[in-house]
Amino acid sequence: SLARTKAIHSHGAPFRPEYALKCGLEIHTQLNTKNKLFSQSTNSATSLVDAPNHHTSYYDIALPGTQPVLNLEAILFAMKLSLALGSQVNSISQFDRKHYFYGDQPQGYQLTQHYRPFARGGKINLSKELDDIDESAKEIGILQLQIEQDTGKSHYTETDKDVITLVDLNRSNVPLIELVTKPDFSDIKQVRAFIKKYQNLVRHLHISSGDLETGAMRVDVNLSINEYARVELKNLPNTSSIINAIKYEYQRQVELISVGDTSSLMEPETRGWTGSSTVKLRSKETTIDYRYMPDPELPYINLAPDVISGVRGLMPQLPDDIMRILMKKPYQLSLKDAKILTYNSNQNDMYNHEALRSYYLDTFREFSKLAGERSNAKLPTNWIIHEFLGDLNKLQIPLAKAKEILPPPVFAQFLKLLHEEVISATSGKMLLFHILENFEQSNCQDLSIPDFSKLIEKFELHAINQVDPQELMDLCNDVIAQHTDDTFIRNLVTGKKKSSLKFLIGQGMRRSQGRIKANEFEKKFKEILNIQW
Ligand SMILES: Nc1ncnc2c1ncn2[C@@H]1O[C@H](COP(=O)(O)OP(=O)(O)OP(=O)(O)O)[C@@H](O)[C@H]1O
Ligand SMILES: [Mg+2]
Ligand SMILES: [Mg+2]
Repeated sequence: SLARTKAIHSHGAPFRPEYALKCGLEIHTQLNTKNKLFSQSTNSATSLVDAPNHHTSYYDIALPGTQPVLNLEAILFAMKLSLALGSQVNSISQFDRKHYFYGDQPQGYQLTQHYRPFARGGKINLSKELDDIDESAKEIGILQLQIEQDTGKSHYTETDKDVITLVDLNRSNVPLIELVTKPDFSDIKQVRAFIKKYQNLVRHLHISSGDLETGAMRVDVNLSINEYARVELKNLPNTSSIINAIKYEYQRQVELISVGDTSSLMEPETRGWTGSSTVKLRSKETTIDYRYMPDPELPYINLAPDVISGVRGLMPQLPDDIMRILMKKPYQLSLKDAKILTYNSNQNDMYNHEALRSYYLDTFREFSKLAGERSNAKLPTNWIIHEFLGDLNKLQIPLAKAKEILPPPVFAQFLKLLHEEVISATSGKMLLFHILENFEQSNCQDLSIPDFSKLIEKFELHAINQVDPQELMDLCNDVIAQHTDDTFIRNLVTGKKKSSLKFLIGQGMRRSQGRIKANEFEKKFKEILNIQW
């Protein structure tokens, strides 16, 4: 088996059409509600560093006699997610007890929605255009969404004599949504794209951090090949584990099938991921009987129709729609740039995608007003998404702060200077960086809006449209003097090497710090060297 492990890794995992892969996902997502699902404790999902058992109430630690009280914010969050996925929200849903015994589960059961889930149906559409999958479009259906409680956490520490289990109940009773997809995935790219998209959706809706690393989002993979029984893969802490576990398990099953050793694939089993291989955790015979039963203490969730339509009215525009708008006229962003404005890398991102997008859109609008309808759409894109964002990153200035000295109308003024070639791009970069650096050095205290014309004057940044002929001549001669190498100049004069001319022009522009444009240098160099081509 060790030999086989090695073979799988050295060969990677080629997918073979005669072994059709079928995958379905179960995704648990912690909701970042203020309080826990059935108690008033603060929700530890929203704070990362905490003393153990700090966010706990009598209910969370399951003291006898305590009773659950449903947190309505969790219902609101679940409803937003259901609507965003196009799922049918059930007007009546109910909580059931799922019984099993474990130290981090002091109630002896978990409250979940087994018989009557919160919502059914819905889908996520993947496309080649937006999600980098192989097919032009792929629909992943959703079976259901259910609300449930998270469990506590067990920590195992080894001493000289024993292994000690410590129980932390901060996570106990944190609200979760379990999303169950149909087994619609037929390759890994689709799985990767779905997880990304779903993760971005929960962040977009502000209902979860969506982070895999902290366990705020946890993915179980169900996988089968050619109608053999499904294997469920658990303990997949991040995207690469998910992908590698699928590759490994696919390859393992393909090898069993290809040698006719399929007895182990007749019954479903659950396997864990060790980091390099999957190992059997339990088979169907040892499946836990959870003895599901409706919780007798909690009433049904009975939603009035106007509640659902009311929440529908609160829904924000969804990421795919935003992406499509950004990629069309007048913005015409590339997929990559549109994603920068639509996808959050995480919730505490200094450059939160939403804030950046509205900054971009506002600036774009202001700039169009200043520069007219035929203004260059590339300017706001390049200068905000690339230059400005790059500067903020370098200087570690949060967007919210930078916005105070460069509000959209002011940034639009700056773009207009570039558009009208009052300053060159090189000068623009210097100017922008200077403004932000000064602001950062004043500890983000200097909230005065920059006076561009003063700064342009001060740093002599005016693009020289009326080039001083003497200065140009001197610069060109200087550059040539540094490259008097015979062949270099001869090649130039005979027109053998056009790239040499480009090189000289580049040198000249550098010396003039971009104030004199390339075509001026080109003319002058040709004139001095008597080049005709
Ligand atoms: N033949 C199959 N191949 C791959 N995946 C499958 C197949 N049949 C079902 N699935 C997937 O298995 C998952 C079943 O999840 P579900 O939550 O309904 O049940 P479960 O895994 O038995 O329960 P639990 O929540 O206790 O893990 C779904 O994601 C579904 O798409
Ligand atoms: Mg499940
Ligand atoms: Mg499962």
